[in-house]
Amino acid sequence: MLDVQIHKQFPEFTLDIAFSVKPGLTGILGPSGCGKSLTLQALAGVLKPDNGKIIMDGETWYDSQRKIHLSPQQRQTGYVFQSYALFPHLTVAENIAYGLKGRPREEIRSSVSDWLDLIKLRGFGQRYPGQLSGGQKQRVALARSMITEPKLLLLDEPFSALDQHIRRQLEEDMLRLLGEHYNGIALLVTHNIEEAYRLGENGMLFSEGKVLQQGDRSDVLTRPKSIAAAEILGIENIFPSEFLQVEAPGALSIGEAAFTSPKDHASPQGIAVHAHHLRILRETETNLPNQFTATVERIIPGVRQGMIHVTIGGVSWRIVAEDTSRYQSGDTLTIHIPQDALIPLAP
Ligand SMILES: Nc1ncnc2c1ncn2[C@@H]1O[C@H](COP(=O)(O)OP(=O)(O)OP(=O)(O)O)[C@@H](O)[C@H]1O
Repeated sequence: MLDVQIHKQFPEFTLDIAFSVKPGLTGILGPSGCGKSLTLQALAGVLKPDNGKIIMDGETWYDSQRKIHLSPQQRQTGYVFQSYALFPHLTVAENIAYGLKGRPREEIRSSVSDWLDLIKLRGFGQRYPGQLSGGQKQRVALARSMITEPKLLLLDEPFSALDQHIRRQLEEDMLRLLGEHYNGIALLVTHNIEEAYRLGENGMLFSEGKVLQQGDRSDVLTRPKSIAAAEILGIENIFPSEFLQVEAPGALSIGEAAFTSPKDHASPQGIAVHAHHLRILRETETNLPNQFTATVERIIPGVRQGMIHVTIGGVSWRIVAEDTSRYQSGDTLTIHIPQDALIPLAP
């Protein structure tokens, strides 16, 4: 278990972070400049907070009151960055072995050989980082950080410099390596919600130096609790309070469209609805609750799926559609919005 509560004041930014995470991988999402990298730096011990605590498995890494601040070497975290922070003048094998200094020679040789196999780079041990592709460099960086069996693995956008195909491959390799060879806590900073979902059992949302929401990935990454969280997740339909009229428990209007909503919604300050939860009905399907007439405003085609902008009850909505070529602006559609798709938000 990692318990973090840290505060650091910069001239123009306040970092005020508190969270607890369990072993396994937690994906951290948040807009640019919200304090994700600073948080990882504080955990690694390269940035000293002004006050707070960092407790890893009962061991105090930082405690401002007790004046404890373990050095990066004492914490022995693994750290993988977006840019390949390998030592260019060391071979791949020497890079991987870096954290094992002082161990018996034979143990180092055999451990490095195992890791070269695990990252599918057998035969590459004597090459230099400059002779590797981006994906290969990141696999070496991962091996270098995991070989010491750190309690905490910090992954700061490790895929972002890679193209789509290599990125998916490296993600799969990382899932396999973490699943089979790692029992500690891993924190993965990413801008990609799908990546956070695929890789992490848990999720955390950061905004303006604070943790907005944390917990199980399907709650955090699909059921935001606030408007700010819904925006970070890129939920396509977000309606703040000025669009809403809550008539009674289980009945609310968005614009002029009257919805049946879950009865336990305690007067929401906003509503979010994923665009893929709206369904375009065929003519034969009728009389469902929360069924509305919509007018198509705009069509944005896509490779796998496109987006249709429609007006429902005087308000603009977005709908995911597999085949946008079937629609054109001005069309009238019948749309079903299941009541469970309405996510209540705090401000
Ligand atoms: N050493 C520093 N001194 C002062 N301000 C800093 C320092 N390092 C970062 N900041 C500021 O703190 C804020 C958070 O930075 P941080 O690098 O943690 O963002 P981030 O969430 O990792 O962003 P990105 O996703 O763009 O990498 C930014 O506004 C940044 O300009």
